[in-house]
Amino acid sequence: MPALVSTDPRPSLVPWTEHPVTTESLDWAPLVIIDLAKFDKPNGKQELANDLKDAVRLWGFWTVVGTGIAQDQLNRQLDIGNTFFKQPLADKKKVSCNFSEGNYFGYREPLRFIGTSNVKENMEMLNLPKYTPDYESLPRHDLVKAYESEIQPFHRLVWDNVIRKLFVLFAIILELPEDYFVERHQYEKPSEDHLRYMIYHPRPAEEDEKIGGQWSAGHTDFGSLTLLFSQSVAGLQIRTPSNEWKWVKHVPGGITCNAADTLSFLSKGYIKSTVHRVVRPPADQAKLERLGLFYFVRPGNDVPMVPAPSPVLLREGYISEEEAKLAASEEQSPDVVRGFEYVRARVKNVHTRKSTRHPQDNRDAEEVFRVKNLQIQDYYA
Ligand SMILES: O=C(O)CCC(=O)C(=O)O
Ligand SMILES: [Fe+2]
Repeated sequence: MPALVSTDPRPSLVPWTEHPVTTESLDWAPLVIIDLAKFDKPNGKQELANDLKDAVRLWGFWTVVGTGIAQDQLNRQLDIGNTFFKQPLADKKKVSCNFSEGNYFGYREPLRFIGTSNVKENMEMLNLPKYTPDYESLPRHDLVKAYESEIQPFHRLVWDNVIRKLFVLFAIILELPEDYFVERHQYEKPSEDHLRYMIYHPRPAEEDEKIGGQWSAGHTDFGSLTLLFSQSVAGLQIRTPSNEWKWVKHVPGGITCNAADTLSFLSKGYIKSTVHRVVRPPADQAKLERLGLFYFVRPGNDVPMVPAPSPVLLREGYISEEEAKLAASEEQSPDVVRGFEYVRARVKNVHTRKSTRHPQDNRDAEEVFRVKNLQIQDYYA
């Protein structure tokens, strides 16, 4: 007789159902599509590097397809994320981000108000560190432990199938040894990398009006690279090279990728850390929950934030011969800023603010964030 009751001892998952795409024609960003299925074909890497070159230098955003990550695997991750957020707050808070240390691992509760308004943040997230011996002793939620046999291989698969390949392409673009960036972002070595489940809860229109429809203020990401598994609810916008906001379009099965601050440091700004934000979705999607799955790639904890000795950077004037020599000597210096120091300082700076920025609050538009010699424009206005 077939069993009527599931014998799976794990808590059952609340399935996530993908919403239909918007029927509105929005001003979409023309993002290049990189088909990673070509990567291992003869001359494939070179062709892809060529296709990616302008995207990394000018746009900082692109989409990858052909990742070899099956839709079923992705759906399971979305189901796990959906189930996690539906748990009681007390359970979610059992492992929380410790922002006083710039530690982003764990659950982040939406607590802050937008500017001086009475409107609160509308997103929650859960960040899971890598499954390597360095993070074995960190606390994890019961649900995450229960589904570890699926989360762990997925975490690693994203790195192997997508991240490693993108780092090879960046090295080819910059005429560096192919493993230059891979070495600085290895899965096995300690870093602040995390897989993220994130959900935005829709706001009533009158609340959104008070805060200019902003769901996440304009910002650059803190690490090296961000992967966003493409989702059907529009909301993400990027600032184009001509400083216009354009929407990111859903590419089923694709991953929207963007370069972030530390990769920009390692390339002296050649690879662009692009400003982006999240806004209230178009009318036909504005009442939907928006669940996202991400992988945030951070530099290795010990990786010095110095420009790569790239012939392209020298030729195109991003670095001088002297700077290249200085960078080589700084690599070993105890004073040089390394991956962990930068990322922790940035997380702490952003997430210990009492409120998030209001879009009309231009007060701090020119503010910069600094760690020793490194600085980036803080675009939270
Ligand atoms: O939700 C999104 O589409 C983007 C979120 C984002 O930019 C971030 O979490 O850094
Ligand atoms: Fe972001």
